This record gives sequence, structure tokens and C-alpha cells, in this order.
Amino acid sequence: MNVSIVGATGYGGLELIRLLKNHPNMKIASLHTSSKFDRKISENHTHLLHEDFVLEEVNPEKIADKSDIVFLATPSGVSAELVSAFSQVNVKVIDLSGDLRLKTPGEYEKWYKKTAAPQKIIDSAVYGLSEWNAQQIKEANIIANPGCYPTATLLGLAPLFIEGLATEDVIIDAKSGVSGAGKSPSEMTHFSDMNENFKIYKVHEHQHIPEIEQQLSTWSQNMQPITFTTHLVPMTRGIMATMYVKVNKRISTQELYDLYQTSYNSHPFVRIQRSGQFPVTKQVYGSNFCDIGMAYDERTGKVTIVSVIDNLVKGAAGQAIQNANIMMGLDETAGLSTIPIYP
Ligand SMILES: NC(=O)C1=CN([C@@H]2O[C@H](COP(=O)(O)OP(=O)(O)OC[C@H]3O[C@@H](n4cnc5c(N)ncnc54)[C@H](OP(=O)(O)O)[C@@H]3O)[C@@H](O)[C@H]2O)C=CC1
Ligand SMILES: CC(=O)N[C@@H](CCC(=O)OP(=O)(O)O)C(=O)O
Repeated sequence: MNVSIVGATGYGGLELIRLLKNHPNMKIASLHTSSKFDRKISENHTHLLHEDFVLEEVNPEKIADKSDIVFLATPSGVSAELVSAFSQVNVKVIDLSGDLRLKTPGEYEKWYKKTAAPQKIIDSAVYGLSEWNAQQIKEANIIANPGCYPTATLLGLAPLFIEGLATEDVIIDAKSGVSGAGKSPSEMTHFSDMNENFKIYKVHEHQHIPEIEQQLSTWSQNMQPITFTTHLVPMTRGIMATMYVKVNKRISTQELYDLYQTSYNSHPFVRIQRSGQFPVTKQVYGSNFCDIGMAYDERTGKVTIVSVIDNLVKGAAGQAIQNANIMMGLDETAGLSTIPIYP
């Protein structure tokens, strides 16, 4: 089947190209951006030196003529505008931005400070947390691919919430590599400001707070606001979310491990660390894995959970392809079974 990528020159789009190159059932039919039309993608991205793709402008009808699926790897605000046109032609949409994730347009406008997509489109978009929403993803025409931090966080919290063990006291302390901020340089990501530095940012105002709360509230009736902080660390890729959850009964670390193993044993991209051990970001680098470790603290009655992903793969392009596989009835691992890059 054929696919097109809008936003192909961005970090998420380039990662889609890298992964789709080895996909056994999907072929890239066209690449699109808002600039550099008719130029080869390799002109600016020399790692693609021998790839012949020529960049095109965005024309939904022409894209639908060529492709079965379009990936929108565009900044927030863009797909809210584009998606209506795509919904009127015969093509499935996977949106990597935050535009279609929040079910209430007012919430989107409050956190993203942009105009929301039409309610009808938001209603029809399925939240693409692959491991927990596969049934709906199979039937969807529009997927809202989860954010990078929410992917790591929600996969790490799901078993505790679904099992009814979590209480209202949830703290999520998350860190990201700089590619999470996209390709445009800014003061925050400038090398000399970033190198040998460690920064907290968007305190109490990160746009992923409502996304995480929205999904947690589908698993738990008495959801309370979460504490969620984000940090930028001097590495290119990788997210680590360290989570602290007060549980409503004593549970051993071995029992927790058994719960997580059972929850994820049919999900090839979630790997549970040996009991009492914790993952590092490098063990998932360049791969679609989410690795999780956890332990119970007898002194506080809290569980510490650590979840790591590559923000550009499981946090963006990889999960988008996993969702495309599920939507199209393919093996969910198709094109994604690469081993992480190490060292
Ligand atoms: N980076 C990450 O780790 C993650 C990103 N995301 C989300 O995925 C989306 C893409 O992120 P990322 O790749 O990092 O962003 P980048 O800023 O790196 O890339 C954005 C891309 O969108 C294109 N673009 C911008 N405006 C338009 C437009 N009006 N029409 C068509 N194309 C347009 C740009 O093209 P050009 O400049 O060539 O015109 C560029 O190719 C964002 O919404 C982001 O929040 C989600 C999870 C993780
Ligand atoms: C390191 C870094 O800056 N990361 C970005 C993640 C952006 C993102 O993925 O945002 P949406 O998917 O919600 O558009 C951030 O914290 O805003």
C-alpha cells in the first residue's frame, strides 16, 4: 500500500522515511512540506543522499489519488486546518501533532493557544495509544497519534490504573532529549545553552497534562489532577518518565512485576525490566520499544515506575506506523522490528 508524508522535512517526518524504507507492505508515494517544492529532499538532508524523493506542496486530492494513508507530521495548528480537507477525500489520516488528541476543543485552545479542529473531526479521531486502543484503531479513519511524553507515561501507568491500585496522588517527572522540540532552532535548544545543562520547562503549563489526564480518566473513575514536570537534557533522542504513585494496598515488587508482565505479554513493543531493575534511555534508542521498570517503596507506600522510549520512534513515527499497521490489518510489528542502536 502507498503512503504520503506531510511535514517530511521535520524530525518526525524524516523518522517516518527512515522506518518506512524497510516496511514490507508500505511504500512512500510522496513527500510534502510548506516550502522547498520541487527540490530533492537530499539537498538539505544529506543522510538521504541516494534517495530520489522530490518535495511537493500539500494537495489533499492528489495525495488521496496516490496514497491509502497520509501521515501529518506538522506543527500543532497545521493539521487542525488540513484534516478537514483530508476527511473529504478517500485517505486515512494519522496525525502526529496534538491537534486531535483532546476531545474538548476548549481544552485544546486553553493549552495549545491555537484554534481547535472542528468538533466533528475531533469526535471521529481515535486516540492511537496502540497497546490499549487497538480495537478502535482498527476501525478508525483518523488517528490522533499520542504525544511523546504521554506515550511513555501512559504505558507506564496503565496497569496500576486499570487494576484499580492507583490512588489520586500521582507525580510524573519527565525528561526529554532535544529532538523532542523539533528541527527549528531556539534559544532553549541552542547548543551552548543546552550542552552540559539540564532545564525544567513549561512548569504547570505543559500541553501534555490534559492529554495524560484524559486517558487516565478512561481507566479510573476518581481521577485527580496530576503533577507533571518536563525537563530538557543534553542528548538528542530519548524520554525517561519517572512516576511516583501512592497505591491503595501493600504490594511487593515481584507482584508488580507479575502484573506488568501479564498486562504486556502480548504486546511486543513493551518490555518489562527484570524485577526491581530500571531501564535507561539508551536501551531503546532508534527503536519502537517502551521499556518499563518498577519497585514498591515499603516506607512511603508508593510505587516508583520508570518508562523509557525514543521520542521520535515510539513517541512519534514508530507508533504512527504501528497504528497504520493495526488500521490496515497488518502485523503490528511490520517495518518496526529493528533492534535499538547500541552503543
Ligand atoms: N519531535 C518529537 O519528538 C515529536 C513530535 N511530535 C509532534 O509531531 C509534529 C512534528 O514534529 P517535528 O517533526 O518534531 O517538527 P519539525 O518542526 O521538526 O517539522 C515540522 C514539519 O512540518 C512542516 N510544515 C510546517 N508547516 C507546514 C504547513 N503549513 N503545511 C505543510 N507542512 C508544514 C515543515 O516543513 P518545512 O519547514 O520544510 O516547510 C516540517 O517538515 C509536531 O506536531 C510535534 O508536536 C509528536 C511526538 C514527538
Ligand atoms: C523537548 C520538547 O520540547 N518537547 C516538546 C514535545 C512536543 C510535542 O510532542 O508536542 P505535541 O505533540 O503536543 O504537539 C514539548 O515539550 O513541548
